[in-house]
Amino acid sequence: MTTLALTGGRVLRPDATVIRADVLIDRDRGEILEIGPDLGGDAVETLDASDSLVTPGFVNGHCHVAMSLLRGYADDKPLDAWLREDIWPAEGELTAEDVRVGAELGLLEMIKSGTTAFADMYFHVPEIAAAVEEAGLRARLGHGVVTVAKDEEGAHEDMETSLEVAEEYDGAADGRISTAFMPHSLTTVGAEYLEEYVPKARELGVPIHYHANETEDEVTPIVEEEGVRPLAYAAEKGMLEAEDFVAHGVHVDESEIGLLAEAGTGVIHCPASNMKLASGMAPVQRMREAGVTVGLGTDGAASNNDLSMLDEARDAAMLGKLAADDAAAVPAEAVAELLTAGSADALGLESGRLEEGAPADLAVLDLEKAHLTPRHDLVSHLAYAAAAADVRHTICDGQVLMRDREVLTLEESAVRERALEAAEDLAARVNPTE
Ligand SMILES: CSC[C@H]1O[C@@H](n2cnc3c(O)ncnc32)[C@H](O)[C@@H]1O
Ligand SMILES: [Zn+2]
Repeated sequence: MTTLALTGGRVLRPDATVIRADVLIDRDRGEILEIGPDLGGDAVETLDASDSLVTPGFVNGHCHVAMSLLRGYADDKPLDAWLREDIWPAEGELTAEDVRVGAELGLLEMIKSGTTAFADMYFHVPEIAAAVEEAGLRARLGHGVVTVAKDEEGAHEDMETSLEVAEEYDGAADGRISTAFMPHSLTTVGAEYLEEYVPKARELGVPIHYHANETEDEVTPIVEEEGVRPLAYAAEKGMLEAEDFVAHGVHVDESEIGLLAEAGTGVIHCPASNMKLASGMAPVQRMREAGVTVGLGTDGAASNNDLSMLDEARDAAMLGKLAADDAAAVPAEAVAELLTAGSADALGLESGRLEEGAPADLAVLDLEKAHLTPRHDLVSHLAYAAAAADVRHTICDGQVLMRDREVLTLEESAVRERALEAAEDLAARVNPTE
């Protein structure tokens, strides 16, 4: 057995307490062996965690990682106009190679900001899976389907692709990749397609992930045409099961919160994207009080505009208080959970907790910073003060992905250069005269 020890750190436990301890990892099995004093002695490899906080690696519960290539491409519009006028035309020009390059850029940013697992909805999934395999993260991947504005044949093809991808890539990258069936949303996929393909996804045994109740514009047509709220409609279509998880859940009423809690369906809160697109404020405190599993996600870098889960954590705390009109809402301990175990549970991953036998997915944050001084409460720092650049080491599945801010699995400058070039070419293809 080859072991890795993180020594001298302060370790965030699942009950939101912090203890001084070492962490011993079985690199071959990718598991935490032990958490306790003086475990560094016989380890094959050691990582210094002194003056550092050792936390579970952050779990980004909803992303479109390749959209990193579209960061700053179109800002300051609401969701519908942003997608239709800017994003979808640009995505129409994206090649498989662009998606690979954009995914590598996003994965680089994730590693540098302590994220070890994420859920992703996009197209050209084989390229994203290859990038994940290379970068060393854990991911639940899926092909996003939109049927509106497609003819019947095109819509069926897209649905079939989502099923095929879910089947083919489940368990890839030595089990680090799992999959889901991913209809884009309840308004962009026709009812007849959901009725035909949701049962097929169930047969495959993969979860279903989709955008839900992100804006009022997504709620009204369903209420008008179907006579029920969107999540009741989703339940009718068989898309509200314990293994499923939805992104956003901004405009949910009490009946829908009840449905989510009863079904065990997870909600991934994306506060930065919701604020930037002015979509609204998700009732995170109310959902948590009702027993809904809530996680945290960045959404894509084009609506965020970064992939830092620590930024997202602070946004969730701040927006949660504003939404509830209560400074006690979404406190630091809740944010620590959203960032780690909350997202992991929603995605059906075992990670998100530092305990013996858990997957060895960790982030180590350097506390020797002015903005992290003094150290009254390290959970408070995690929620309110820490930033991506404080992440010192990132470990996933027992492998060191970043050591002392040097990313070991991707070549940072080459990834950035390829992304700069691909983004420039893309913009020239979309707007040839500019
Ligand atoms: C069909 S693949 C996924 C699809 O989703 C688009 N997208 C990115 N951000 C959002 C968002 O906040 N709400 C809805 N859809 C979003 C992305 O551009 C892809 O086209
Ligand atoms: Zn999204």
